[in-house]
Amino acid sequence: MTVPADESADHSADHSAPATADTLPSALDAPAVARRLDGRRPAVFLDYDGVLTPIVPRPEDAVMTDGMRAILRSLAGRCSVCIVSGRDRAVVEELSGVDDLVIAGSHGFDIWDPQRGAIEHEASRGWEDLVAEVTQRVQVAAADIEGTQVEPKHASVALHDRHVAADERPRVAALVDEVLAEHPGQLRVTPGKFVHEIQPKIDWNKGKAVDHLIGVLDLDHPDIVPIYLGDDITDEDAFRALARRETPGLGVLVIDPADAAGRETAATAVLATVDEVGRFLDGLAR
Ligand SMILES: O=P(O)(O)OC[C@H]1O[C@H](O[C@H]2O[C@H](CO)[C@@H](O)[C@H](O)[C@H]2O)[C@H](O)[C@@H](O)[C@@H]1O
Repeated sequence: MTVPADESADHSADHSAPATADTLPSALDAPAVARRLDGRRPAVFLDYDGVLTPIVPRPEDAVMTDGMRAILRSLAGRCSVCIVSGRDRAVVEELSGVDDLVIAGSHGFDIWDPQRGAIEHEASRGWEDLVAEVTQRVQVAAADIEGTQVEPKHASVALHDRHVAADERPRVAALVDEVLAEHPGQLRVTPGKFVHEIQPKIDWNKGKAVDHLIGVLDLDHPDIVPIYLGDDITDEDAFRALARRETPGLGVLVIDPADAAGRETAATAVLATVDEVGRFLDGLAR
């Protein structure tokens, strides 16, 4: 979709000021999106869980629908489309059934372009032994806490506690604290939805990955607007990265309206559901 320029666009707004999600327009509101696109082409960056698929009880069941896949294919025929996920890249490929898009997996640590191959960056390596050691440690210790699920990943280990009894969850948090204390200054925990993501403490995140991709994929042009859709706290790095750009991009937070009032975000618009994501992307593809 190339949206015509809107004369009334307010380009002077401070896009870095935190807002709560309930104050933001829906990205399905054409004038709001038109103002941001201002006649330029989009380049679309998409989180996976909670955006391309609904959040489901078990990570392995988050399979993308044929309908969403068709929308992505059609959108990719019109503009650049990249998936930026906390998941491992290979898992995103498997669950989405998509292997011809750029995917930044493992929170942007592991980036692959089907055309160019691996896209290297400043945090591409150096943490492998640490992640392997911590993964093993977490796997052994979590076996004692009923309901935990350990997801080993390329550059992190995810410790899920969605199915742990509420009164046992403090044990999971204590285990994470212990593991961090065993590696002073080397690890950090990234919060998620019923998951503790233990990662190397390296200054790299989805926002840095998106900025890097904009450079490598030659998308840093005045006639291209980067758009990022995400639902989680880790996606805020990407929203901030887009808001900081000389010509700010469009950050779209996918959030249940019931949770929107309490959620500060650097996004500039919202969508309520994965179905709305499909409608928004379908609109961009036309
Ligand atoms: O960056 P994302 O693509 O959004 O990935 C974030 C995490 O998503 C997955 O966990 C979450 O989704 C699961 C499936 O809906 C859900 O069962 C789980 O409770 C959520 O935390 C994934 O398993 C993680 O590795 C990703 O980091």
